[in-house]
Amino acid sequence: MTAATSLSRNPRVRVTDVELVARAWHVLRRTTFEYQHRDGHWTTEQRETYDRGNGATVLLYDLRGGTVLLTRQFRYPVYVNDHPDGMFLETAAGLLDEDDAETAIRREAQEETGVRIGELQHVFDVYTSPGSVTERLHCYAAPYDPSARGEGGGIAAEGEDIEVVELPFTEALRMIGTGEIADAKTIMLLQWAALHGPFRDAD
Ligand SMILES: Nc1nc2c(ncn2[C@@H]2O[C@H](COP(=O)(O)OP(=O)(O)O[C@H]3O[C@H](CO)[C@@H](O)[C@H](O)[C@@H]3O)[C@@H](O)[C@H]2O)c(=O)[nH]1
Ligand SMILES: [Mg+2]
Repeated sequence: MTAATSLSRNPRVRVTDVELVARAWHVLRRTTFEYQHRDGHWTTEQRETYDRGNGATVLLYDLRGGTVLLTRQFRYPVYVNDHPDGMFLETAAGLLDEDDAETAIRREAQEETGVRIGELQHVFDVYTSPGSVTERLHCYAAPYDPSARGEGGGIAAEGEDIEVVELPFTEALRMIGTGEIADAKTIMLLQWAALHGPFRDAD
């Protein structure tokens, strides 16, 4: 279960049943709850939630070179939903597993991009798909040194095959407009970097 807090903290919500629908790679539950509408009347609702735990992601940037370091890998869920080839460009990311978010993102950045993160800035936490997926994604930014980067590539034994892609920051922003970058967390972090983050003063 993802929840770390009690489900009775909102007096307008009374959970009456939680049914396990499927426990496979991730967990699908169907929850029945009574919900009090704004006008005061109560109805009974059911919602399915897809629980795959929480995740963390990091925007790796090099201000001197004006670049960001992204990953490209095949993502079947986007391929099956009309992405041209499923080869998806994203900030390094991963599930927390048993770790706290900071530990997890340091581990994932190293595995996926070969970058050993030093200074790490927490940017925001977001719910990625609030109508159906429980995941809360912890978003970070960190500088990287292009000359001190290991190999990355992900864990082959887990079926990962991750290409590390270094892009000029301006090019990455342009690729949001063309649809070449279409991943929500990546778009949010790139736009944050332009508005409030490390590239806010760049031309
Ligand atoms: N066998 C099997 N492997 C799976 C399945 N689903 C995922 N995997 C594997 O599980 C591993 C998960 O790798 P992580 O790096 O921990 O996670 P991620 O897939 O990069 O990212 C997840 O977290 C991100 C941040 O929260 C999310 O953005 C992303 O959608 C995903 O949930 C990958 O090797 C992936 O191929 C599955 O159904 N079956
Ligand atoms: Mg990953």
